[in-house]
Amino acid sequence: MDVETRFSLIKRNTMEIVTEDELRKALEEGRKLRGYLGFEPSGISHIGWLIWMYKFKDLVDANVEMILFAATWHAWINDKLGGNMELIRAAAKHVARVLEAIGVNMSMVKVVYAEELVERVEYWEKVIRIAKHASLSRVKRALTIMGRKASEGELDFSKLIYPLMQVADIFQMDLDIALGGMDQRKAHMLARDVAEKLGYKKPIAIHTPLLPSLKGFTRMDTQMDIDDALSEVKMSKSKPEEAIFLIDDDNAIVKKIRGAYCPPREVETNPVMAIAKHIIFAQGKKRFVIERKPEHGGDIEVYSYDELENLYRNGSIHPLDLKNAVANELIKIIKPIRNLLQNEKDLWLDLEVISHSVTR
Ligand SMILES: Nc1ncnc2c1ncn2[C@@H]1O[C@H](COP(=O)(O)OP(=O)(O)OP(=O)(O)O)[C@@H](O)[C@H]1O
Ligand SMILES: N[C@@H](Cc1ccc(O)cc1)C(=O)O
Repeated sequence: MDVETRFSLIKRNTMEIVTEDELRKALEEGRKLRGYLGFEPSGISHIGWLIWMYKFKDLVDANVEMILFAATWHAWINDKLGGNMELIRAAAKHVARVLEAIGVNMSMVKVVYAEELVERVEYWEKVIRIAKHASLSRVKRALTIMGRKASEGELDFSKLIYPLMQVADIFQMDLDIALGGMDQRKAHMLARDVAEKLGYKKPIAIHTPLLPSLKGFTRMDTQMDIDDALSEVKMSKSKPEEAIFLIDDDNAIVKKIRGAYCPPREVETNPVMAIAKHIIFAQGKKRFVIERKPEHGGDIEVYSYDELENLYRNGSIHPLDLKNAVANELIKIIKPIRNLLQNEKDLWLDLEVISHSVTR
């Protein structure tokens, strides 16, 4: 694969790359690049996570050495799964299996648990060094990376150590690329700012879009601080009725999509259109059929998200027909993932316990 092909594969369906020039240069140098995605093992994966998972796959396919980082200590600090470390560790296991199910070549991926990092003294040295270069107000503002507001930093002091740890993770693993949803931006920017001062590699940050919850959002919400607004409206496992999980059965998927916010002709605030854009068409063009009775105009076939968006905006597609088509496609995507997880008895039992133990 030449540099341009690798670059466009990495770039597709991202919100931003900080910076594109740095990425292109790094690819041109021809050395092996190492990237990572960190997640809190704190519940069952939902379809919002598919967005970074597809990007993870693109990076592996573009020959980047990817690490899947299970941020167990971070989830514990963030009060996930009632602070039960055993459950947190168990919740990490299924994520690698989901990546496998969507076609990631896992023999090329390294899975690292936070335990491996925190047992080393140099890790804590990095945390302190980073703290020396970050003001308290900047660390507080960065709490959105853990789905909290700046004011929640007072809950207990460990919460303020979390952003410093996330930056230390990047340096400790000597990464060239940090991947995450847009809500992870503040950690990556802090890492970039302190890297030079501390003599570490300045990571290239790749940010993917955030999928809104099925409830959608009104334009009013966007009056808030942008990072607070994003974390408020994003699909989240702590709001199970507004999320679709990768273990949901076909009926649950149809029921949830049927109940989703889906204003006619409106695209920006519409979670059903967001699913079409960021999940169904994430990997490029494909055949997408909107089935309709002949008396309603008959079936419509589109091959790209842009075609779908044009038709929806001009009122050619009714919200219910869109919902049915999106539900059908989601079922096709989720079924093989669910089957793979269900076939592993112990894993499936753990997932059932975990889904009842989500605390936030
Ligand atoms: N709704 C979403 N859409 C797209 N990406 C998401 C969404 N929610 C989380 N992510 C991304 O998933 C990765 C792992 O996030 P994390 O482990 O913190 O999940 P989370 O933010 O706690 O999710 P949740 O809100 O579901 O508990 C991050 O890079 C984050 O940006
Ligand atoms: N802050 C991330 C999880 C994470 C933790 C540590 C990391 O190094 C990376 C990512 C999230 O909530 O989504």
